[in-house]
Amino acid sequence: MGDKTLPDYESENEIIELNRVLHNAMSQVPVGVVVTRIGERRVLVANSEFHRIMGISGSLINNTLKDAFFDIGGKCFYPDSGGINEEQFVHHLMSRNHYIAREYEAQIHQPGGKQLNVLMYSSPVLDDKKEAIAMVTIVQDITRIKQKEEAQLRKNAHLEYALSATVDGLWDWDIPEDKGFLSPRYSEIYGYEEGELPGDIKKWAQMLHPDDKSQALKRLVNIIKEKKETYQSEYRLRQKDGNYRWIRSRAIVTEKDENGVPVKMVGTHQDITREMELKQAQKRINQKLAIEVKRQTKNLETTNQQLETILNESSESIWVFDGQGIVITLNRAAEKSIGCKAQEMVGLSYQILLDRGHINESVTERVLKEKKQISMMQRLIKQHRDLLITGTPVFDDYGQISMVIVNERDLTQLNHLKRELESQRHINRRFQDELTKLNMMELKKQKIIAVSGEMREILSTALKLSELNISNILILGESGTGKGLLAKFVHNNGSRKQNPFVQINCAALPETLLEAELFGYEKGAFTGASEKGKIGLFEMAKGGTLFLDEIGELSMTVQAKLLKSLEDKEVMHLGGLKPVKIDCNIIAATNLDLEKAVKDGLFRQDLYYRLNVFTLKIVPLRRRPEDVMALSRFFLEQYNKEFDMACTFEQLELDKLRCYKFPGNVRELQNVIKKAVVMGGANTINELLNNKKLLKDGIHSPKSIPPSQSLAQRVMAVEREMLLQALETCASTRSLAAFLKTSQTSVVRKLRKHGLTHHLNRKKDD
Ligand SMILES: Nc1ncnc2c1ncn2[C@@H]1O[C@H](COP(=O)(O)OP(=O)(O)OP(=O)(O)O)[C@@H](O)[C@H]1O
Repeated sequence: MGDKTLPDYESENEIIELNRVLHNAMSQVPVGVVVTRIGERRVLVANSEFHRIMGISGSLINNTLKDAFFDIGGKCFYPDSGGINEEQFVHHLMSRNHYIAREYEAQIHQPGGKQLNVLMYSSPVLDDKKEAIAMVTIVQDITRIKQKEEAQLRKNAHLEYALSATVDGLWDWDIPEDKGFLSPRYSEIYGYEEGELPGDIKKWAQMLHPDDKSQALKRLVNIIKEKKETYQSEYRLRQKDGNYRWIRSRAIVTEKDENGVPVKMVGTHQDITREMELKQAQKRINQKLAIEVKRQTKNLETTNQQLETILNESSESIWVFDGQGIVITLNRAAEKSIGCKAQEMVGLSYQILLDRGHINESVTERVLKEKKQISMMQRLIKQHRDLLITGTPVFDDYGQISMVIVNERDLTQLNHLKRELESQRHINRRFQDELTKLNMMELKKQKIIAVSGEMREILSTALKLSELNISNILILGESGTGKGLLAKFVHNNGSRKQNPFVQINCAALPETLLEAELFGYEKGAFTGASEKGKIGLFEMAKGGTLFLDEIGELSMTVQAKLLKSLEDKEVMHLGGLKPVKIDCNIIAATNLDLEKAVKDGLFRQDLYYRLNVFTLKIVPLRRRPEDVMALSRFFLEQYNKEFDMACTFEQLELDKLRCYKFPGNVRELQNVIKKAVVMGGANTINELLNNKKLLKDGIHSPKSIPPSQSLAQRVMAVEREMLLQALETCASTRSLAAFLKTSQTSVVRKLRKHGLTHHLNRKKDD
């Protein structure tokens, strides 16, 4: 302040007036004003705002500055000049030499406890000599401004915190300047340090995936061109390590220029890589699913077509109803049967079929009511046809009927089929008869003569047993009736005919030898046994038939062993330890009355029962005279051929033969014919039949023996001749013994001595 600011006022009144004006002026300014005298440091003047700021109601006039500021005005006063204390401050401020104007920010702690922020401006008042005589201090209450500033700071701090906490990257962009702010999270998404990424559009464009670039740039340009408010796009941005991340970028325009062109934008980058990966995986799954669905649909279509074809090609009428009895479909046969097209029927209820008089009773109705399959007769009224009709319910997962399938069989057709079947059966019977005839013809080929009913029946039974592959058969019959022949016949007509037929005459061998033959033996099993051992006949007959002739002659020991073998289906070699499995059918034969033999204790009952399950009993020739003529012709032909002869029967002889009850057995008849043929046909059969002597002579007359031989040789020759002659009529050692009036043991011994044992077996083969 200089001269101009303090004019000279002459009168006291003027000074008073001036003082009042100054006071008024000071009281009206919106800042606190205080003037203090330098030196005494007393307050000269302070306006009301200063009082308000300081929180003082009484007058401050004549108080010292110290009082005013520190004792009266507040307890603490800290100038922002850097921590000087109150004494230093006052000294600093009030020193006469110190008259530089200064500005401070400070805090006022009012006596009531209220706290204010103030901006203080202190300036010295200089006298004419430029010495400071007073100090003017202007104090402005800036508490509210300060509060606002602090609030803004806090807000900024929150924003910063929010920015760092959000998972999305934030950006703002000054479009004309091409400058952007990128949040730390933004940089982090792409693997950059905070501040490492520049916020310009060029860098962003460089980071765009080549496939997404044109699209993303186009959208951004459109915002500006089309003056849009918002923006959203999805694209890939390259990370620092070269990998790409999928981003969903959203932005809003925050500022536009006077032409409405966007100049500022803020937005977010949301990392949607995981979401996109899931989306793509989902897409792949969906694509696969779509392919699978397409395939299944195609399959279903094919299946449907197939089902439709099956349905339509079926000769039976088929109807399908739903759970309410409404027609879903029907096949062609059903269309034909009812005389209506499927499209006329589909959607109709069974009730309408009844009402329209197509049918007299509905199986569907009954199936829906009774919930089970039902078959019944139904009359097609209009067609006058009777049908056998079956309704079948189809249940869903809840046990409710979802469909009823009805199929109809036209009984007219069934009857037709029945008739056809009948005629087919008739044809079959004829074929069977033909077959039997053929079989009989086959029998003839096998040289079994069977003209009599008895013999034919036996053969027929034998044939059945062969076909059934019965494993045990017993053949009974007198000696020479054809038991051996029948056994072969059974074998040759069975499934085992390709396999061996092994036979043994049980009467021809002594017990031990028979055992060895039947069951086989191990080496050294007994004296005279073969070095290597031998397999038994049971094993030799593997897969075929073992014929045990003269079974009634078996000793009790062998019977027991035989029974065990039959039951266990295995044999034990003599001297052996391990049983051997057997697989052959057994045919046993005897001319003995086995039942009597059982009673007499000569034959085991259990073996008898075992053998007697299937029995063929051959009737003696004398009880079937019809066969005599046929057999005679058969043998005549056979021996004519064998001896190159041409013997014939005369008609008279044939008549005789037809009813001739030949007293002997077949073998004897065979021998008679043989002798007649051998004798050159000089005698007719008639003579033979009447001349028993020939028969006897034929058998008994020994051939002439040369007289040069010794007695022993001649005895041997006679013995051999007699055995040979006896062998022609006898097939067992027992019958030989009876014929030659000697013991059975002697016969066996003599047959062996002359090497004729095999004759017994050979006779079987004749
Ligand atoms: N029906 C027949 N047709 C043709 N030949 C037969 C007939 N019956 C028996 N023969 C013949 O009679 C002979 C005796 O038959 P076979 O040896 O089979 O009788 P067998 O009952 O076993 O006698 P044996 O009880 O003495 O052992 C054989 O040459 C056989 O060919």
